[in-house]
Amino acid sequence: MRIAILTISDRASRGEYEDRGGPAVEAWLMRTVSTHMRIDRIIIPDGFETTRDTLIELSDAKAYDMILTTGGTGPAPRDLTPEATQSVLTKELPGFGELMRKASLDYVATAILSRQTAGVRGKTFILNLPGSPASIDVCLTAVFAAVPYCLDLIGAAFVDTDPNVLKAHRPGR
Ligand SMILES: Nc1ncnc2c1ncn2[C@@H]1O[C@H](COP(=O)(O)OP(=O)(O)OP(=O)(O)O)[C@@H](O)[C@H]1O
Ligand SMILES: Nc1nc2c(c(=O)[nH]1)N[C@H]1C(S)=C(S)[C@@H](COP(=O)(O)O)O[C@H]1N2
Repeated sequence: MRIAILTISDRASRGEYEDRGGPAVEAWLMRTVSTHMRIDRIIIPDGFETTRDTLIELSDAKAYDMILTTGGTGPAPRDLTPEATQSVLTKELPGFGELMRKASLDYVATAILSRQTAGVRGKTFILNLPGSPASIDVCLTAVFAAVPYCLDLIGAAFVDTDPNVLKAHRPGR
């Protein structure tokens, strides 16, 4: 199971602040996923073309099973992660964004400002998370039970979770 964590942030990429989103995603996965993972973390600035080209390279050339992005999902002019993600998806899975926003609304009214989405490009599953490091646990915990079965369906690597932390749902099992 190869996972790319892609931080999309002008300021983190310039070193104006230390990236806390990428490490938060990695820590969540380490706590939750019970099967072997190889995780790589990458930081890029905001921007449609950079994000699109990076997502295509990570999916097609590098064949990651899953890409988790953080940042660039809001309404500011440079927030273009959802557009770039949609432009590379072969299938969008809008339920992921809907459920992450719903779960986040229990914590912050501004959750509706995130346009985060998810979907599939070939055998790669791509999921957007907001930039706020505090959003990572909330969003991943809300949707991750459906991710292992989604990876089964698209022919990506097998992944399972520690049921004491979060039980993956595979229909019929
Ligand atoms: N990768 C990150 N690491 C640490 N803090 C972050 C990160 N991304 C966002 N934040 C925090 O969340 C706040 C809101 O994020 P904002 O929407 O302004 O950032 P962004 O558009 O994702 O990233 P940037 O503005 O750096 O391009 C930021 O002010 C910052 O405190
Ligand atoms: N769970 C959760 N979701 C959240 C937030 C948060 O703090 N927690 N921040 C919101 C805010 S303030 C914004 S602007 C949007 C988009 O953030 P991004 O542009 O950094 O991706 O995510 C929203 N979703």
